[in-house]
Amino acid sequence: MAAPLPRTILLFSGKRKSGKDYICNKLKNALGDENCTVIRISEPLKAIYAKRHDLDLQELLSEGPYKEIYRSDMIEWSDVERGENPGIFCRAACESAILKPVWIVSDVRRKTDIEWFSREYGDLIKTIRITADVGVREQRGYVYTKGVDDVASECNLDDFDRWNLIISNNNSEDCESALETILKLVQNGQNQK
Ligand SMILES: Nc1ncnc2c1ncn2[C@@H]1O[C@H](COP(=O)(O)OP(=O)(O)OP(=O)(O)O)[C@@H](O)[C@H]1O
Repeated sequence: MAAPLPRTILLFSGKRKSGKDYICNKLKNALGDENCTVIRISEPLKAIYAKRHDLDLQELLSEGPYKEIYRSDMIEWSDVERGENPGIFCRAACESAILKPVWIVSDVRRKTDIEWFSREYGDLIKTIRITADVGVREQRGYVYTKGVDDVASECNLDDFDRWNLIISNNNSEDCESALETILKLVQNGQNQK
């Protein structure tokens, strides 16, 4: 028997420090714990990477400098893994996700990620691109880094043009209106079923 499915799957993408985590956390609070769960594709990716390289997974999952030391190598390694199996990390993330009406996937980075979700879940998925001005991202700690900001994991979705929503997150007013728009999208998605 097929596993039961969520009713809506929101796929979030955005450049570094555009505020993906910030918006996803706000959305989670707005929807309530009982209605949604946040999924990070990077979690199984980091878990497998840490195991293979004998590293501290908790440090790798945190926002500190440890993650930055390994970021570039982890990107290269994950590209090789994806080359062999494009859905490997998406599938692992979904397999360990708790079933709730809404899944919030906070870190979609590649067209192959969207293709995988689309193939598995069809029109349950809604794609959302978060944007913020470079100056604002810099104020939030973004520093252009070769090997991170000029490679596929950061740039592959720059020319994707089938977003359900493109949302600006430069300040708290933007964030408030973004949340309203996303909540409407969720509502509409659920009304259609
Ligand atoms: N609308 C906002 N108002 C105030 N602070 C914000 C807003 N959006 C994001 N921030 C802050 O900016 C910083 C970066 O946000 P966040 O970690 O969500 O970005 P990200 O896109 O997930 O980055 P990365 O890809 O590097 O993980 C955080 O400190 C967050 O609190």
